[in-house]
Amino acid sequence: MSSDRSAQSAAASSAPVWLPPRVVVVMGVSGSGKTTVASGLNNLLGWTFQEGDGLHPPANVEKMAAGIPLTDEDRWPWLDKCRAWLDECATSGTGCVLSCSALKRVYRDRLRAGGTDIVFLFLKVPQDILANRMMQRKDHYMPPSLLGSQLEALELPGPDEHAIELEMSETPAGEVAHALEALKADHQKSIRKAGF
Ligand SMILES: Nc1ncnc2c1ncn2[C@@H]1O[C@H](COP(=O)(O)OP(=O)(O)O)[C@@H](O)[C@H]1O
Ligand SMILES: O=C(O)[C@H](O)[C@@H](O)[C@H](O)[C@H](O)COP(=O)(O)O
Repeated sequence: MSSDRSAQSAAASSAPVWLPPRVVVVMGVSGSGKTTVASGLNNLLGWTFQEGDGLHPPANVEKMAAGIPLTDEDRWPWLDKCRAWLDECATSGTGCVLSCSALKRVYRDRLRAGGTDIVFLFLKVPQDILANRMMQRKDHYMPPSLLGSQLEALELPGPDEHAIELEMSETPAGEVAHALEALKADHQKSIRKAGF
């Protein structure tokens, strides 16, 4: 069985899973599958889920809906809200997962500014697939015309960031299973690093 197939059947079982609580951000451009993966992890792990889009001020949503890319200035207040949510989860010890584009390094630094150890799950998807997904998605304010600016803004996470690039799957369930496997592997790595 391919790793993708076995991952899919793992997710298909949808049995609740236990992992030590972590603060997770699912990142990537529009259409990369952030909401799919973050809500899927929420279903499997029971961790608190926040849709990053839900924290955008209405003016940002109106701008994107009008086909105008956001600027850094537009994004700072939104990122601060995201950070406050992440820090609150870290303080309460709740496992949590936020879907948030976090396109640039400075944006991720802003999310980390409160000192919370955030695991970023990065969804890297080829442009043609992204364009197709955005065109198929009818009930969303984000127009496919903004894909180019999203990809231009994207800065790949560096090796010094706590970021994991997920293996792409052809199905949403497969993608969620890859995310779960990545978090499990990250946990094992942290145990080894701590010398246990
Ligand atoms: N691995 C996948 N395979 C096929 N379709 C997917 C996959 N992940 C997400 N999708 C679909 O692509 C679209 C965009 O996904 P979504 O989770 O809304 O992305 P984002 O939150 O990053 O904009 C949705 O219609 C979703 O069902
Ligand atoms: O930083 C940004 O420009 C936005 O956060 C953007 O990346 C995000 O993708 C939109 O809010 C659309 O929402 P979806 O990501 O759900 O398509």
